[in-house]
Amino acid sequence: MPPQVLTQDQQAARAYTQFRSQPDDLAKNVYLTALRDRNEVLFHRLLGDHLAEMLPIVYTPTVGTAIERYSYEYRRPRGVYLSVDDPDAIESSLRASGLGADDVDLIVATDGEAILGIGDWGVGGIDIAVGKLAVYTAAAGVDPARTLAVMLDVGTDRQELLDDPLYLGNRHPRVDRDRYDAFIDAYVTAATKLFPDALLHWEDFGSSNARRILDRYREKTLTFNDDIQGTGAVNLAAVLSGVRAGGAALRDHRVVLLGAGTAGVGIAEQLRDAMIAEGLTPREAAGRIWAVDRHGLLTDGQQGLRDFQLPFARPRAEVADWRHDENLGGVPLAEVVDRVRPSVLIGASGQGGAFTEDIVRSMAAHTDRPVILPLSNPTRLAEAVPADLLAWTGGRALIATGSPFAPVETDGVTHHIGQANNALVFPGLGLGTAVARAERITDGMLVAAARAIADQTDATAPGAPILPPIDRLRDTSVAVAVAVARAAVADGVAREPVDDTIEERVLAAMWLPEYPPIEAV
Ligand SMILES: NC(=O)c1ccc[n+]([C@@H]2O[C@H](COP(=O)([O-])OP(=O)(O)OC[C@H]3O[C@@H](n4cnc5c(N)ncnc54)[C@H](O)[C@@H]3O)[C@@H](O)[C@H]2O)c1
Ligand SMILES: O=C(O)C[C@H](O)C(=O)O
Ligand SMILES: [Mg+2]
Repeated sequence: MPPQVLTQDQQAARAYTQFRSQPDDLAKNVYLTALRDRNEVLFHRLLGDHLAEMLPIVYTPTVGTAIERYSYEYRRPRGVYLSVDDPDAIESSLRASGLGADDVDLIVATDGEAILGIGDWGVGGIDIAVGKLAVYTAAAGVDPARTLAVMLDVGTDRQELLDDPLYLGNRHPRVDRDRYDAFIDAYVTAATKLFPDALLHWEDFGSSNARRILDRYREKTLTFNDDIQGTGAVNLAAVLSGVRAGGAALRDHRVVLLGAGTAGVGIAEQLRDAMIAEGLTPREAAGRIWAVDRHGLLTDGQQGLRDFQLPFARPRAEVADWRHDENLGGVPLAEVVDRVRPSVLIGASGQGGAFTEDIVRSMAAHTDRPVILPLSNPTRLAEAVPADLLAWTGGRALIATGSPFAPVETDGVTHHIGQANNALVFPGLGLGTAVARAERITDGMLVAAARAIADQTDATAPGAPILPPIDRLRDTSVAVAVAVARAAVADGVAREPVDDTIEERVLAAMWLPEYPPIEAV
């Protein structure tokens, strides 16, 4: 070893310079990954100090590129790789982490089928689990030593990966449903047996699997689907904050949603439930939401509707004289917007540019402060970019996006763009759940998270974002954790009492990136 010992401050300054000297975002991601492998404390110190700059590197959008390049940029594994071809090894692989029953608070698992909006990337999907864990720690101080990333490798349907000699995952197509379900069940059984207090977080599963898994386990285990529930909650927060700035109650809004998949229907459900809480009947509340998918507006009797979409299918009679597009097989988004005159427009379709100028201008002609949320990730898949939305609406749009966007200047006002990313939800949700030792994640906990986030902003000032900024992510996560812990008690799922000291307890539970004292022996 060289003789000088530097302080953590000095090490962080050096690492930051090295980070800045990397030629592009992927190289920065590779640099930070290597730093994390070498010195996890320093990695988190750096990430915490430069959150707004580095989150887009370790997380969305660059994590998408890292996943696509996984088998090329691979240096060493991180996480636990479970194979559908070797289910007997599930338990021993989880045990190989060296962690005992009381040592794990959180496991983030993916099967890599629906990564962000970029689809099936097989084993490379592990990087989204690893990225989410970085956010849990950076945002909410979840102790990284008490977490696991898990890759559930069930094969891939991406031929390019199957043909690639460097591909590191199972080299066969995704397995059929029976084998898949048995494998998932074996994972849940082993994980809950070995780590009974861990929250099982599911990330980026294909839409039908995401739903089935959540429905199967949510009443039995401590479990959470980020794309359905986390996304639903952050969008509820964005809509609550946006409609508050616009002045009308949520129940009086009309919502059009493009992309009725995992995220889209998760959002629709939470908006519907929030409208019910404001006094609408379930039917009235669902009646305020128009969901458009790849074959146009969801309508009764449409071919190929998926179970979870059914509650949002519109009556056929309503659209009898609306323009149908034969090629599409239904009523297109533009027609829906013209007819419905929505005040809220949400995109979770993975279709970059789908909110065209005509569509946005049509919406903006009928509403004072249109709330527009192009949520799709990564950046190139956003349904519209903030600069265009502000130009097309004369600066009136209240916007939040899934990927980060720089502020936009229009007519002398600087518009800060909130990031409607579930990163505002899951870290605080995980922390609050651990502090309250909640046995389940309830709908009440998700609504509490959404309200806590909405309360962190005041979007009435010109140019103010409708969601709290990323550089305040830690404060936001504390507020979410406190609200979630209280809701866990209210819903009867907390095993720890929660009283006035809850905020102190949440703060005290947060891990900090400090070197432990080392004594010579
Ligand atoms: N901001 C966030 O926090 C957040 C969270 C989750 C997902 N997302 C993003 O949302 C997008 C969708 O993710 P998902 O997990 O719901 O995927 P998904 O595959 O479950 O859903 C996408 C849906 O869009 C539909 N679709 C495809 N082409 C379409 C078209 N041309 N017009 C209308 N609908 C179309 C599909 O049929 C599907 O139902 C992704 O880009 C993802 O990154 C963002
Ligand atoms: O990962 C993200 O950035 C958000 C979300 O979970 C997604 O799948 O896009
Ligand atoms: Mg996701």
